[in-house]
Amino acid sequence: MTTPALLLDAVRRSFGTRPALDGLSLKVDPGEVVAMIGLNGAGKTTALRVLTGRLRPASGTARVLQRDPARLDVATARRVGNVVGAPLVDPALTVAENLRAAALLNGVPRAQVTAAGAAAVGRLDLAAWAGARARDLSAGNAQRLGVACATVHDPAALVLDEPTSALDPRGVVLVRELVRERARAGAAVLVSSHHLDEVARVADRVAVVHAGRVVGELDPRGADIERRFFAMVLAADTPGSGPDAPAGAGGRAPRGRRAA
Ligand SMILES: Nc1ncnc2c1ncn2[C@@H]1O[C@H](COP(=O)(O)OP(=O)(O)OP(=O)(O)O)[C@@H](O)[C@H]1O
Repeated sequence: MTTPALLLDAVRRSFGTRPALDGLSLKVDPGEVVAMIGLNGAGKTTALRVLTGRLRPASGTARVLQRDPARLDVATARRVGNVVGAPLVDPALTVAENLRAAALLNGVPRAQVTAAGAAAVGRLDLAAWAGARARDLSAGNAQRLGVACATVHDPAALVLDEPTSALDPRGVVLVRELVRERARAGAAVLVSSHHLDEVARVADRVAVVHAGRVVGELDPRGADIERRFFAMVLAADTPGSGPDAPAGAGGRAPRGRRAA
């Protein structure tokens, strides 16, 4: 059995009395792209914050490359990339300088830093902006730079929160190709998105998050993912229905442990 590279198991976390994560369970194997979709406030970003060590769960388990994400050793941290919240970019540095800094911070050998930066610029089509300061970039190019910095070191685990929200159609395609390329190289990728058509193109599995839990999975290859998504959310809100109930609506229950 494959050991998951990214794991959330029965994770609970509240803000005040309001539960944001209510027993959320999810896993991503090496070489796999899993997308999280859900309504506003469903818990996607909170789950990704737990997975990247920004937030401690009240209970349950989070693992990144088999380690506690809140206590990652440097060697493991350098095998992970993420854009969750504000990207790790210095607004006063240029695009090329930011990529160089990200490569060095993430342990890319000095002799390979220039090539890694150039490859990242190429992947995100940022050549025209390589000498521009990050603070002067448009929203879409700033988002491209954030993704470029998070992937310049070819991470084995990649976590992206709505990485295409500000992108033009070309940028969306570039991020999709980057994500698929990372997965082909064996990386585990977890991405949240509101763009259901895009999710259907990029993901191997689609986890539907609702009220702080994964309430089921959708097959990204099936037709009309939007209709199946709403059917699954509605079923989760209907008393007496559980994670298995939406199967007739084109979904399937999540693999592994059932959300509590
Ligand atoms: N720092 C915080 N303080 C208080 N409540 C929070 C905080 N962060 C998140 N929440 C609450 O937790 C719940 C889940 O929020 P979260 O941001 O994870 O949802 P989401 O699925 O990412 O939503 P969206 O699609 O709108 O980005 C919401 O009810 C939100 O208001």
